[in-house]
Amino acid sequence: MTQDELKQAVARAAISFVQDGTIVGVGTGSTANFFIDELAKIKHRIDGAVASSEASAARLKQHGIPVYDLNSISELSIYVDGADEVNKYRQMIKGGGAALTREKIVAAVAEKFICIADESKWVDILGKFPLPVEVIPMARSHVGRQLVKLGGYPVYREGTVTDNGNIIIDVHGLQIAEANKLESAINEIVGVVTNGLFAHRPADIVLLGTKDGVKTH
Ligand SMILES: O=C(CO)[C@H](O)[C@H](O)COP(=O)(O)O
Repeated sequence: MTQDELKQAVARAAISFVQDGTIVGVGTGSTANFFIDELAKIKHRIDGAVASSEASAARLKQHGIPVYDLNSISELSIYVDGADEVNKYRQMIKGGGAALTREKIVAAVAEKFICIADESKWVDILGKFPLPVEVIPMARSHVGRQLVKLGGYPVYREGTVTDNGNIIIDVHGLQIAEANKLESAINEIVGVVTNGLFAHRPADIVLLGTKDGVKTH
Protein backbone atom coordinates (compact mmCIF):
# COMPACT_ATOMS: atom_id res chain seq x y z
CA MET A 1 0.00 0.00 0.00
CA THR A 2 1.24 3.51 -0.73
CA GLN A 3 1.45 6.20 1.94
CA ASP A 4 -1.52 7.95 0.33
CA GLU A 5 -3.56 4.74 0.49
CA LEU A 6 -2.75 4.43 4.21
CA LYS A 7 -3.83 8.06 4.74
CA GLN A 8 -7.04 7.40 2.84
CA ALA A 9 -7.74 4.30 4.93
CA VAL A 10 -7.48 6.21 8.23
CA ALA A 11 -9.55 9.07 6.83
CA ARG A 12 -12.27 6.58 5.96
CA ALA A 13 -12.03 4.95 9.40
CA ALA A 14 -12.47 8.33 11.12
CA ILE A 15 -15.86 8.78 9.46
CA SER A 16 -17.34 6.20 11.85
CA PHE A 17 -16.76 8.71 14.70
CA VAL A 18 -18.86 11.41 13.05
CA GLN A 19 -22.30 11.72 14.61
CA ASP A 20 -25.31 12.74 12.57
CA GLY A 21 -26.45 16.34 12.91
CA THR A 22 -23.18 17.64 14.37
CA ILE A 23 -20.51 20.14 13.38
CA VAL A 24 -17.16 18.44 12.79
CA GLY A 25 -13.75 19.91 13.63
CA VAL A 26 -11.41 19.45 10.69
CA GLY A 27 -7.63 19.70 10.64
CA THR A 28 -5.04 20.60 8.04
CA GLY A 29 -2.68 18.71 5.75
CA SER A 30 -2.76 15.88 3.25
CA THR A 31 -4.31 13.33 5.64
CA ALA A 32 -6.94 15.86 6.75
CA ASN A 33 -7.65 16.52 3.06
CA PHE A 34 -8.48 12.85 2.58
CA PHE A 35 -10.80 13.14 5.58
CA ILE A 36 -12.51 16.19 4.06
CA ASP A 37 -13.08 14.22 0.86
CA GLU A 38 -14.61 11.35 2.86
CA LEU A 39 -16.73 13.82 4.85
CA ALA A 40 -18.12 15.19 1.59
CA LYS A 41 -19.64 11.76 0.91
CA ILE A 42 -21.78 12.03 4.05
CA LYS A 43 -22.32 15.80 4.01
CA HIS A 44 -26.13 15.41 4.06
CA ARG A 45 -25.78 13.80 7.53
CA ILE A 46 -23.81 16.63 9.22
CA ASP A 47 -24.54 20.27 9.98
CA GLY A 48 -21.15 21.51 8.82
CA ALA A 49 -17.56 21.91 9.91
CA VAL A 50 -15.07 24.12 11.70
CA ALA A 51 -11.67 24.35 9.99
CA SER A 52 -8.20 24.80 11.45
CA SER A 53 -6.91 26.66 8.39
CA GLU A 54 -7.99 28.76 5.44
CA ALA A 55 -6.86 25.93 3.13
CA SER A 56 -9.12 23.37 4.82
CA ALA A 57 -12.01 25.86 4.93
CA ALA A 58 -11.63 26.36 1.17
CA ARG A 59 -11.61 22.60 0.50
CA LEU A 60 -14.68 22.07 2.69
CA LYS A 61 -16.53 24.86 0.87
CA GLN A 62 -15.55 23.41 -2.52
CA HIS A 63 -17.36 20.27 -1.43
CA GLY A 64 -20.41 22.30 -0.41
CA ILE A 65 -19.89 21.71 3.32
CA PRO A 66 -20.87 24.77 5.41
CA VAL A 67 -17.93 26.16 7.41
CA TYR A 68 -18.65 27.81 10.76
CA ASP A 69 -16.66 30.35 12.74
CA LEU A 70 -15.46 28.69 15.95
CA ASN A 71 -16.88 31.63 17.93
CA SER A 72 -20.37 30.90 16.66
CA ILE A 73 -20.56 27.43 18.21
CA SER A 74 -20.52 26.38 21.84
CA GLU A 75 -19.48 22.76 21.52
CA LEU A 76 -17.66 20.46 19.19
CA SER A 77 -17.87 16.71 19.65
CA ILE A 78 -14.86 15.71 17.54
CA TYR A 79 -11.76 17.13 15.92
CA VAL A 80 -10.04 15.02 13.27
CA ASP A 81 -6.51 15.89 12.21
CA GLY A 82 -3.19 14.44 11.12
CA ALA A 83 0.19 14.67 12.85
CA ASP A 84 3.86 14.89 11.97
CA GLU A 85 4.79 12.54 14.83
CA VAL A 86 2.74 10.66 17.43
CA ASN A 87 3.88 8.48 20.33
CA LYS A 88 2.29 5.80 22.52
CA TYR A 89 0.97 8.47 24.93
CA ARG A 90 -0.87 9.96 21.91
CA GLN A 91 1.25 13.08 22.27
CA MET A 92 2.05 14.68 18.95
CA ILE A 93 4.22 17.08 17.03
CA LYS A 94 2.09 19.07 14.62
CA GLY A 95 2.50 22.15 12.49
CA GLY A 96 4.33 20.85 9.44
CA GLY A 97 1.66 22.70 7.50
CA ALA A 98 2.04 25.81 9.70
CA ALA A 99 -1.51 25.55 11.07
CA LEU A 100 -0.52 24.57 14.62
CA THR A 101 -2.10 27.46 16.51
CA ARG A 102 -5.54 27.13 14.96
CA GLU A 103 -5.23 23.36 15.28
CA LYS A 104 -4.54 23.71 18.98
CA ILE A 105 -7.48 26.06 19.42
CA VAL A 106 -9.97 23.78 17.68
CA ALA A 107 -8.56 20.77 19.53
CA ALA A 108 -9.02 22.60 22.84
CA VAL A 109 -12.71 23.07 22.14
CA ALA A 110 -13.35 19.54 20.91
CA GLU A 111 -14.49 16.81 23.27
CA LYS A 112 -12.56 14.18 21.34
CA PHE A 113 -9.39 14.57 19.25
CA ILE A 114 -9.01 11.81 16.70
CA CYS A 115 -5.53 11.71 15.20
CA ILE A 116 -5.31 10.08 11.77
CA ALA A 117 -1.86 9.15 10.53
CA ASP A 118 0.05 6.64 8.46
CA GLU A 119 2.53 4.42 10.29
CA SER A 120 5.54 6.55 9.29
CA LYS A 121 4.38 9.08 11.91
CA TRP A 122 4.59 6.62 14.82
CA VAL A 123 7.71 7.25 16.99
CA ASP A 124 9.18 6.17 20.32
CA ILE A 125 10.56 9.60 21.12
CA LEU A 126 9.18 12.85 19.75
CA GLY A 127 11.62 15.30 18.18
CA LYS A 128 13.11 13.86 15.04
CA PHE A 129 10.62 15.96 13.13
CA PRO A 130 11.66 19.60 13.71
CA LEU A 131 9.27 21.19 16.19
CA PRO A 132 7.34 24.08 14.62
CA VAL A 133 6.92 27.22 16.72
CA GLU A 134 4.63 30.08 15.62
CA VAL A 135 6.24 33.41 16.44
CA ILE A 136 5.28 37.10 16.21
CA PRO A 137 7.60 38.39 13.42
CA MET A 138 9.40 41.09 15.47
CA ALA A 139 10.35 38.50 18.12
CA ARG A 140 12.10 36.15 15.68
CA SER A 141 15.71 36.66 16.86
CA HIS A 142 14.81 36.81 20.54
CA VAL A 143 12.80 33.60 20.35
CA GLY A 144 15.58 31.92 18.37
CA ARG A 145 18.11 32.71 21.12
CA GLN A 146 15.80 31.36 23.82
CA LEU A 147 15.21 28.15 21.84
CA VAL A 148 18.97 27.58 21.70
CA LYS A 149 19.04 27.85 25.51
CA LEU A 150 16.43 25.07 25.59
CA GLY A 151 18.78 22.84 23.60
CA GLY A 152 17.42 23.20 20.08
CA TYR A 153 18.67 24.45 16.72
CA PRO A 154 16.12 26.96 15.48
CA VAL A 155 15.66 27.38 11.73
CA TYR A 156 13.49 30.15 10.30
CA ARG A 157 10.99 28.69 7.80
CA GLU A 158 11.58 31.24 5.05
CA GLY A 159 8.63 32.29 2.95
CA THR A 160 5.99 30.89 5.30
CA VAL A 161 3.39 33.23 6.79
CA THR A 162 0.72 31.60 8.96
CA ASP A 163 -3.01 32.25 8.61
CA ASN A 164 -2.51 34.52 11.64
CA GLY A 165 0.17 36.63 9.91
CA ASN A 166 3.07 35.19 11.90
CA ILE A 167 6.26 33.26 11.08
CA ILE A 168 7.38 29.72 11.83
CA ILE A 169 10.64 28.66 13.47
CA ASP A 170 11.39 24.93 13.19
CA VAL A 171 13.43 23.59 16.10
CA HIS A 172 15.82 20.80 15.15
CA GLY A 173 17.82 18.47 17.37
CA LEU A 174 15.34 18.00 20.21
CA GLN A 175 15.06 14.63 21.97
CA ILE A 176 11.82 15.24 23.78
CA ALA A 177 11.70 13.26 27.00
CA GLU A 178 9.23 15.43 28.93
CA ALA A 179 6.88 16.79 26.32
CA ASN A 180 4.57 18.54 28.83
CA LYS A 181 7.45 20.54 30.32
CA LEU A 182 8.95 21.50 26.98
CA GLU A 183 5.56 22.56 25.59
CA SER A 184 5.08 24.91 28.56
CA ALA A 185 8.66 26.20 28.53
CA ILE A 186 8.51 27.18 24.86
CA ASN A 187 5.11 28.80 25.27
CA GLU A 188 6.54 30.96 28.06
CA ILE A 189 9.02 32.65 25.71
CA VAL A 190 7.79 36.15 24.96
CA GLY A 191 6.86 36.39 21.28
CA VAL A 192 5.85 32.75 20.93
CA VAL A 193 2.22 32.30 19.92
CA THR A 194 2.32 28.56 20.45
CA ASN A 195 4.38 25.50 19.59
CA GLY A 196 3.51 22.29 17.80
CA LEU A 197 3.80 19.98 20.80
CA PHE A 198 0.42 18.53 21.69
CA ALA A 199 1.28 17.07 25.10
CA HIS A 200 -1.12 18.91 27.40
CA ARG A 201 -3.85 18.10 24.92
CA PRO A 202 -2.89 14.72 23.40
CA ALA A 203 -5.17 12.89 21.01
CA ASP A 204 -7.90 10.76 22.55
CA ILE A 205 -7.74 8.20 19.78
CA VAL A 206 -5.03 7.52 17.21
CA LEU A 207 -6.04 5.73 14.03
CA LEU A 208 -2.81 4.48 12.51
CA GLY A 209 -2.72 3.28 8.93
CA THR A 210 -0.51 0.19 8.58
CA LYS A 211 0.02 -2.44 5.90
CA ASP A 212 -2.00 -4.79 8.14
CA GLY A 213 -4.96 -2.43 8.40
CA VAL A 214 -6.01 0.52 10.56
CA LYS A 215 -4.85 0.12 14.16
CA THR A 216 -6.40 2.02 17.06
CA HIS A 217 -4.22 3.35 19.90
O1 LIG B 1 -0.01 19.68 11.71
C1 LIG B 1 -0.31 19.67 10.56
C2 LIG B 1 -0.46 20.89 9.74
O2 LIG B 1 -0.08 22.04 10.46
C3 LIG B 1 -0.57 18.35 9.88
O3 LIG B 1 -1.49 17.65 10.62
C4 LIG B 1 0.71 17.59 9.81
O4 LIG B 1 1.70 18.40 9.17
C5 LIG B 1 0.55 16.29 9.05
O5 LIG B 1 0.38 16.55 7.69
P1 LIG B 1 0.15 15.41 6.63
O6 LIG B 1 -1.18 14.81 6.92
O7 LIG B 1 0.20 16.14 5.31
O8 LIG B 1 1.27 14.43 6.76
